[in-house]
Amino acid sequence: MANTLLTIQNVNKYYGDAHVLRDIDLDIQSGEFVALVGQSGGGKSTLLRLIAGLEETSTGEIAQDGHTIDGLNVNSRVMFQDDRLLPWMSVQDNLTFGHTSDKARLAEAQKLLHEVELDDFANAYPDSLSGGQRQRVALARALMANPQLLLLDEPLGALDALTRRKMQELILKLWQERQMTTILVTHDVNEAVRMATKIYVVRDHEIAWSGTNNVAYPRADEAIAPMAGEIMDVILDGHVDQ
Ligand SMILES: Nc1ncnc2c1ncn2[C@@H]1O[C@H](COP(=O)(O)OP(=O)(O)OP(=O)(O)O)[C@@H](O)[C@H]1O
Repeated sequence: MANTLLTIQNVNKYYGDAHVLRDIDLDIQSGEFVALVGQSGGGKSTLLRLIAGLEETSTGEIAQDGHTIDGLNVNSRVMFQDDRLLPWMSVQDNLTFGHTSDKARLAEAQKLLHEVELDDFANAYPDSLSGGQRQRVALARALMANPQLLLLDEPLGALDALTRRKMQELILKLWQERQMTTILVTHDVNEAVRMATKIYVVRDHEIAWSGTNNVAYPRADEAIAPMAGEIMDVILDGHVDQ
């Protein structure tokens, strides 16, 4: 039976007078692949930042594995749209943070670079890589130390369509192999339905809809179309057309 990893209870977030998250209540199970979708400004990234402990809730509580998140959530890693690689460090050093004499860390970095198909780029510098390669390095870096929770904040938004599809497949492969709980924020409804086992629509600062997707991977376009259509109705109209 699945265990609950993350409990989000009655969470509200204000920026001044702006109420950007209202009474969010949700449980995320261990090993789930969750997608948060919805119109821009709805509060998806804010929710992700609260889970990462990069910001504090105004009211309510978020707990991971029974522990309230208070300060940086050290059992999670975040990957953003911009890769945030350190330009003065090689790819390998970006993963090990320069601790190349730490044999275990170096071995983990090399293993991850192999998994993201960048074995030959360990000594390259970020500026010499393509956008897709840089995001693969960022993904490998996020997986160093095997985080319990992987938080993806629109990480594929700046990639071309083909590279984006390949990255989706790579993330799914690593998620399946490592069984890490993953939360993806995305504008792309098809991406959400293609990848996630559980999808939440954030609309007007609330959870407006949730659905479970148990279709086997890889998911063909025809297999994702019905749920994607339903979600688009919720995002645009706030209700499902009958
Ligand atoms: N640090 C901040 N200070 C003030 N307002 C903020 C701050 N961060 C976010 N907001 C506001 O909170 C609201 C929610 O923003 P958030 O980035 O969470 O939305 P989102 O659904 O992720 O949007 P997008 O898909 O465009 O990233 C927006 O109105 C935004 O302007």
